Amino acid sequence: MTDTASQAQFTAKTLSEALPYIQRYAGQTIVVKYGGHAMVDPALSAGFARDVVLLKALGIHPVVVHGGGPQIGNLLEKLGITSEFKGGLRVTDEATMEVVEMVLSGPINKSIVRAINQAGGKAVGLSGSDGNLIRAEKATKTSKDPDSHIEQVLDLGFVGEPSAVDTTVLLAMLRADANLIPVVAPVGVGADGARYNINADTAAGALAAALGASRLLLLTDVAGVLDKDKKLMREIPVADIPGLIADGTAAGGMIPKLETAAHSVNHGVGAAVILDGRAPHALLLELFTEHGAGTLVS
Ligand SMILES: Nc1ncnc2c1ncn2[C@@H]1O[C@H](COP(=O)(O)OP(=O)(O)O)[C@@H](O)[C@H]1O
Ligand SMILES: CC(=O)N[C@@H](CCC(=O)OP(=O)(O)O)C(=O)O
Repeated sequence: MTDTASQAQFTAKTLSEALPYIQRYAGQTIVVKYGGHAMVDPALSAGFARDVVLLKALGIHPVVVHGGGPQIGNLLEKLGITSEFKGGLRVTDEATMEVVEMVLSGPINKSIVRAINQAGGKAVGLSGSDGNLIRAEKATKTSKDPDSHIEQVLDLGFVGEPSAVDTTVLLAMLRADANLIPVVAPVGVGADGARYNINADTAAGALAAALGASRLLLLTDVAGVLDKDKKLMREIPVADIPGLIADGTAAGGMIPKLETAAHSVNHGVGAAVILDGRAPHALLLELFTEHGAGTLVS
């Protein structure tokens, strides 16, 4: 066989092997969180957009929720606004909130929408404020003082936690006759109309639970959750998550990922996976092959 013929044979075999997975997910909703770190390489971003369009073409309903933490950080720095994180969440005052909404609902959201449309899909960008998609309330987080071990309440400003999700707008977009791909920026709206900065993983988990998604895929810039010896943890039972956070195995940005994975699985999502968005076609590998990459939370 020539190289070309064997390559074609391999492609056909791969497609054929994907059939049971395609059948399993057809008609299901998959929420994909696209992290700010995972979107820095233009070739990877184009590949991601193509993969999302492929899912849609196979009769699966992808809903993209994006982050943009590094991009928000860059603009804040240019503007001379200092920013700090507590427990993986950005402390958000009014000036920071202005930049967060500008970056997330502006260039980031639109560049993902354009990339998906460029790949032949029909993406529509919206934020958690549109159609009251994500109602939020001020986040109430606590942390333990490392010296005194006393639990302290953190004031994170306009950081929000989802309090209710109204899926009307998403369900309208996912109807077969609309065939749209929603791309959601994680800015929620409070009961008083105030806007809230929601961690994108948390927003994705809330949408996955409200939509009864079969998978929540969190694409990030590490292979998955690493243990104390920096080895990839292939599977984590939900019950182990509080311990991993408490003993410091999971820190920073990994905390909201694991918390949202636990929340979504406890609220009916089939499984959550934290996986490496830097790997080409991470989505396809996870969904359509036996060798799911990353860390499975179930
Ligand atoms: N146990 C862990 N395993 C893997 N990454 C971890 C762990 N604990 C903390 N992290 C950090 O979490 C980061 C991923 O979160 P984050 O920076 O918020 O990514 P994203 O922008 O994709 O949401 C990793 O790059 C790593 O620095
Ligand atoms: C409250 C909070 O921390 N909000 C995040 C929202 C963006 C985000 O989550 O982006 P990544 O997924 O790329 O980290 C922030 O301000 O950075």
